[in-house]
Amino acid sequence: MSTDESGSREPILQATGLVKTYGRVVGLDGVDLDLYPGEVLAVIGDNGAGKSTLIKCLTGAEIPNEGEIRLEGRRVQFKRPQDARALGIETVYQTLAVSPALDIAANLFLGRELRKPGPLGTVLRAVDVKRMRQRAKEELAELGITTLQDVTVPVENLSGGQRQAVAVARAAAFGSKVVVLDEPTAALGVRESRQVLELIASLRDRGVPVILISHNMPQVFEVADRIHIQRLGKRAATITPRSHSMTDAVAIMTGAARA
Ligand SMILES: Nc1ncnc2c1ncn2[C@@H]1O[C@H](COP(=O)(O)OP(=O)(O)OP(=O)(O)O)[C@@H](O)[C@H]1O
Repeated sequence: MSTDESGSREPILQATGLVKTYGRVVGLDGVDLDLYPGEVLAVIGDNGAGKSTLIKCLTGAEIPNEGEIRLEGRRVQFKRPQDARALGIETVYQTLAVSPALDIAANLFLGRELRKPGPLGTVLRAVDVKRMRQRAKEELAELGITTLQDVTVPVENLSGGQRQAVAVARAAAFGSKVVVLDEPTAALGVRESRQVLELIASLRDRGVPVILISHNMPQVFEVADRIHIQRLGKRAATITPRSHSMTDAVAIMTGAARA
């Protein structure tokens, strides 16, 4: 892999020798991955190369049979997605996890609602809608998201791109350390895809490292700082849009060339 781009910095997230098998099928065959602070790392590869399995292992949705994962240098072992989320690894899956009937603010706080201070000893406290809306506005401004002005709008009234922005904002807000995006533009049109790409760049500029799984080569080459190429359950290479062309990337993906 190219270490020149990242200098001597430590990876924020590092996987070494991950193996994941499903019965006799080998999903991951000893894969390594490094994500450095402040970068967009794209993960590309042919169908069945192990992209989803790799992401699932990094985000607690699958448990690898072998290998180790380090977050900020410390070894972590995720048994479920909540474990990864608790440590600041947030994932936006292809199937959008937004609640259409709820407004933008409620979606941003889904599962971590702010509550009003109740009387002493009270367990069930009312959701603090006002404070959540205020915080939601602040978080969106912090993330540079200008397309979601009114946080009281139900998500079902938004365009596909805006919905994706809500899902990405939810993952990126509240101090998350790593954001993982699985094909975030797959269901979007050209203009909406552009908004999401700008949002990814804006996350990076605000210091949130992003792992982007995508089949869309032009988008990958536009937004990624480095590109992890997955092939047959392993990392075939890590390249950059400056060091390699899209044709080179496809050749490495298919095994026609080496990095
Ligand atoms: N739950 C599962 N049960 C059995 N085999 C699986 C399972 N999940 C993945 N695999 C196998 O593991 C390998 C890697 O699959 P994976 O979905 O990670 O690839 P991918 O690169 O994400 O592919 P795609 O681009 O098609 O989504 C494939 O051979 C796949 O059939």
